[in-house]
Amino acid sequence: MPNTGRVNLFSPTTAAGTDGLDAIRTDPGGAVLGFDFDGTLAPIVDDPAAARAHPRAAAALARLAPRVGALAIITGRPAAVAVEYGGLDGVDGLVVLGQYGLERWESGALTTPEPPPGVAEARAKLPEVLKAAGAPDATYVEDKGQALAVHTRRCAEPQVALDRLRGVLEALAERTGLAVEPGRFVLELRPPGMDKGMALRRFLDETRPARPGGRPFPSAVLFAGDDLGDLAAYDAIDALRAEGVPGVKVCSGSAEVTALADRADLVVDGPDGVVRFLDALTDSLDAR
Ligand SMILES: O=P(O)(O)OC[C@H]1O[C@H](O[C@H]2O[C@H](CO)[C@@H](O)[C@H](O)[C@H]2O)[C@H](O)[C@@H](O)[C@@H]1O
Repeated sequence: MPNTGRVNLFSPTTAAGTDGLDAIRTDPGGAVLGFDFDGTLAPIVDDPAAARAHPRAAAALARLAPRVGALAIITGRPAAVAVEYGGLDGVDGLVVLGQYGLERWESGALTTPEPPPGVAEARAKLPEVLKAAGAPDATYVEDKGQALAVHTRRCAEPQVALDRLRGVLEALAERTGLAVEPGRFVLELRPPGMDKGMALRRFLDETRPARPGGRPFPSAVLFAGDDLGDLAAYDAIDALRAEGVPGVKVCSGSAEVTALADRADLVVDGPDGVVRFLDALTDSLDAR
């Protein structure tokens, strides 16, 4: 059933979500929590380069981090950009998986693969493709090294502009061996073969803390997101649940995207709601 309206921070609308939150609070040391960046920790703004995390996000993450098994940001941004825009370098133990999981940042060290040749080819062809398609002047290309994001938010009619460009960008992606990732008034050309669900699963595999008394790991998994690229992480949570791992899907709600709210266990009110959720979760762990 679709989730509508606001819910209390600890009142998931699904039984599975209630079980997932209970499992986090019962055994937080085994819990793994993942958060998207734009739209979840950072309010959406017109200029992608002007995005910054909610003023209390880094502090809320820093409070929560030592109380749980592992904490990750899983974002379409380059990892170093999310760290900078989020002020995340002071969050001890935080891992940032950037470019949908292709990059990993941890304790100031960044691992990033060579971009596939298709990215350079797409970069060279994109200006003429956009011009031929009649892209409005306000169309903005964000070059992320591993990917190219074509934004229409600043166009007079962002959805009309996006719809106009979809076909030519799909054709360019096919010619260059890239995938099209749709998002909030953006279409990204990026390397295929990785998504936020795969990134989350790999992060779980790579994070195997020694646990006293053979306690299970992960004890529970939570992911919070706002956009279509986050649905792959929701899929991963659903699959983990089917394997017996409690999970929670949190949606940072907006009027712009409804697809996540329809599948979430808990919908909060944008990045402000996410930060309040983080604080409430930490408070509840301290109150145990
Ligand atoms: O995975 P995320 O952390 O959610 O990143 C997804 C994309 O987010 C950014 O674009 C979005 O946020 C911008 C700033 O608020 C906004 O102007 C734009 O309309 C949104 O689509 C970012 O620019 C992309 O590189 C990310 O992949």
